[in-house]
Amino acid sequence: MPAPVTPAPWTPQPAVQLRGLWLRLGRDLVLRDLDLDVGQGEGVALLGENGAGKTTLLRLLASAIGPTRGDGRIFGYDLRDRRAVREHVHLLSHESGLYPDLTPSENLRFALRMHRQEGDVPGVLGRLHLSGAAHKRVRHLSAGMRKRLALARLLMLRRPLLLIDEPFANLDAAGRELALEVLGEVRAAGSTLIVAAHEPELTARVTNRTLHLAQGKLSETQR
Ligand SMILES: Nc1ncnc2c1ncn2[C@@H]1O[C@H](COP(=O)(O)OP(=O)(O)OP(=O)(O)O)[C@@H](O)[C@H]1O
Repeated sequence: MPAPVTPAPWTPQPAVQLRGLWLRLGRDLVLRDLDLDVGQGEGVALLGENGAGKTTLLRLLASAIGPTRGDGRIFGYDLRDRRAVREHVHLLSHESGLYPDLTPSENLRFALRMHRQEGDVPGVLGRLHLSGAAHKRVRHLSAGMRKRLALARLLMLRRPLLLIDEPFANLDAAGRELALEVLGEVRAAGSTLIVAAHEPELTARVTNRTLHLAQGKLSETQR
């Protein structure tokens, strides 16, 4: 049985609720009047061309940037309440957020300490086929190995809302299968997933809804 999601804010609140949300970056209106409801435990594929605003929307849901106008809630917490939002959300981004001078083991142990959690670091590194690289500095890992380490951290921390930017980029065929396994497992354990990617056929395997972002507007394709 997969371990339960921690912490467990199992309230009736939706995981994500956006109402009339706008975001301006510089001169660009990147997100325009978005309304969105994502229920707890859902899996959402977020598709769109390069520059459509997928990464920006994920960063906004992680409270890394604030909306220009409108209302956004994560498990009922206002997006502007960064501390509360960050307790519930994990963002797997292009930048990965890993410490390049630490080893994979040190990165994972540090993440556990930051979240006041315990976890099986050698076990999760083994799952992601990183045992042989556990003592190298992250800066000396390949891009695909860094992506697998970011997935190991996501698997270990098990936040209730996972915002995942291009999980399949830089991964070989076996790595993609491993990423699908990790995403399927965290979703089965109760996490809500929003996955931005350019591989609709892969994201469909771990999600139940498809959203498209174009010209700053969201639309949903029925499956
Ligand atoms: N800090 C910023 N300041 C100004 N404009 C920005 C900033 N960050 C992103 N943008 C702009 O916002 C738009 C959306 O970018 P974003 O990275 O969210 O797209 P994306 O859908 O994730 O693209 P990709 O598929 O290429 O990763 C782009 O026009 C980009 O130039």
